[in-house]
This record gives sequence, C-alpha cells and structure tokens, in this order.
Amino acid sequence: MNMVTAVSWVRNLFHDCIVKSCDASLLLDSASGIISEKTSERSFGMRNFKYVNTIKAAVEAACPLTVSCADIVALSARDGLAILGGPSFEIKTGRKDSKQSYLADVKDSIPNHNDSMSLVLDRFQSIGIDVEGAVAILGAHSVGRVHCINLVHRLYPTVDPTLNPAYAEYLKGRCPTANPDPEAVLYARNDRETPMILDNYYYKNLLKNKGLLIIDQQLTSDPRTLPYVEKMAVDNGYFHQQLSRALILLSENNPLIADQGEIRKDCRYVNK
Ligand code: HEM
Ligand SMILES: [Ca+2]
Ligand SMILES: [Ca+2]
Repeated sequence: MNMVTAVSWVRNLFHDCIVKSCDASLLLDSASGIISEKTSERSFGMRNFKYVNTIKAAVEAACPLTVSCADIVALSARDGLAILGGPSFEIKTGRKDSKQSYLADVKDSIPNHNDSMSLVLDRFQSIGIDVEGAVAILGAHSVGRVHCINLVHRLYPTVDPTLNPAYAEYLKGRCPTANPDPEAVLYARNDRETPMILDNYYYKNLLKNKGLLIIDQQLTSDPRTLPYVEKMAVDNGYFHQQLSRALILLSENNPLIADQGEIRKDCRYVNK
C-alpha cells in the first residue's frame, strides 16, 4: 500500500462528506448530464481516484451490489488514517450513493485556502462539528502536500508577516516564482517534520508560524481556536481523540435514506 494513496483517502472523506452528504457524489465522472465535482477548483490536487475503482471492482466481484461507494470512501479513509499513524476507530456502514453530483454546491461547502476562520468554523458547525473538532480535523494537514499555486501569494511580492522568515526562505526554494507553471507540479510538503505521519507536528509547526495555508496559520491568531492548538501541540493522544470524534461526525453527515440513493455498480457512474 502506497502511503500517498492513504493521504488521498483522507482528503476524499472531507471533499465528499461535506458536500451534501457522505454519498460518493465526489466520485462521479462527467457523463450523461452530470458534471463531476472533481472539476471544481476546490478539488485541485486531488489524486488516486483510480484505487477507489480497484476496491470497488474487488468488492463487486466478491459480493455484487452490496457495498456502496460511499462506504468505500468512509472505510478507506478510516484505514488510510490508521496506515498513516493516525487514530483507529469504528465507523458505521450502510451509506447509499447519490444519483447526482453537486458541482454547484462545492464552492459553498468547501472553504477556500484563504477564507476567514469564522467562515470555516461556521461550515464545520453546520455539520455538527464544534470548534474543538474543527481544530482537530484541520490536523489532517499533518500529511500530504500543497501546490505552489496555493502558496505563492504568501511569498510574493512580499512575505506574509505571519509566516516564519526562515520557513519562507525554504518555501521560496520550493516555489521559486510568483507564477508557477500549473503543469510543473511544484509543491511543498504540508508538514516538513513528519510529512507522512498523521501526528500533532501540524500544531507544533503552527506555533512556530510554519503553517502552510492561510487557513492553517489562522488557527493560532484566532482566540477561539488557539487554546486547542496549544493543547493538541503537546498531547498527540488528545489530538487523535478529537480527530476521531470529528471524522466520525463528518462520515455520518446527512445520510441518504430509503430510495434517495442507490448502490452504484461503478463509482464513476450512476446506475442505468
Ligand atoms: C477549511 C478547510 C480546508 C481547506 C481550505 C483545505 C484546503 C486544502 C488545500 C488548498 C490543499 C492543497 C491542495 C493542493 O495544492 O494540492 C489541501 C490538501 C489536503 N487536505 Fe485540506 N483543506 C481543508 C480541510 C481539510 C480536511 C477537513 C481534511 C481531512 C479530514 C483535509 C485533508 C487534506 C489532505 C489529506 C491534503 C493533502 C492531499 C494530498 O497530498 O494529496 N483538508 N487542503
Ligand atoms: Ca457528497
Ligand atoms: Ca505529520
């Protein structure tokens, strides 16, 4: 199992479940009147969807039309977290898959990297995740990467004063120009200390002004969130416990009931 795939599974859970429901709406490809949520600019950098199809094909071969794509999203995120050294927890099953995609809702549901903390806290609150849970769930940024396109505005023309100057120099090395070529795949690791471990280095970094996205660093400048950052930075067990709680809430967001959904044969298309 590739660790990078595990990282993708964790991000899939957020991008699916916060848009309407944990219903695999994210996984639909553009086809027959559907425009994929994957085409949203919020989905920038998402990768490894092909492995969800591999899992689905194996599950269908063993037990047809029984395990939804939405359950695969939830269970693969759970397993991805454990593989990355994050918390282990039980997750409910029985989710149904959506019969449509919600591209038009993606931008309202998933905040932008430079939105205000109030907007982000409101978004999480609307799916039942409180401030403590919101601080923990952003700790998913303890793994993975950010492309330069999402960073350069903090480096050029002047360095964002909330960014650690030595770290800014390092990031300039990763992202040498103000206008990164979108084809060049320039990026920085989310957490330079333990890039592939889902641990509390994310919070230790924030306290040293080494947050990568504006939204990450704002956790230390907002008096509502700072106390939780400080506590998570010194207590990985507490971080994992809050992260589990928040991810379970996310994974149970607004489930489809009765015939609102189906069990897709192929996660990329609604059933014929
Ligand atoms: C306010 C909320 C959030 C915002 C604005 C946000 C934004 C972003 C951005 C801009 C990236 C970098 C994309 C790229 O340049 O390739 C990213 C990466 C990532 N995000 Fe978030 N995110 C948020 C919350 C979350 C949550 C709640 C999770 C999971 C529970 C999550 C998981 C990840 C992961 C794992 C990556 C790394 C992906 C990879 O390396 O392939 N994010 N996020
Ligand atoms: Ca969804
Ligand atoms: Ca880490």
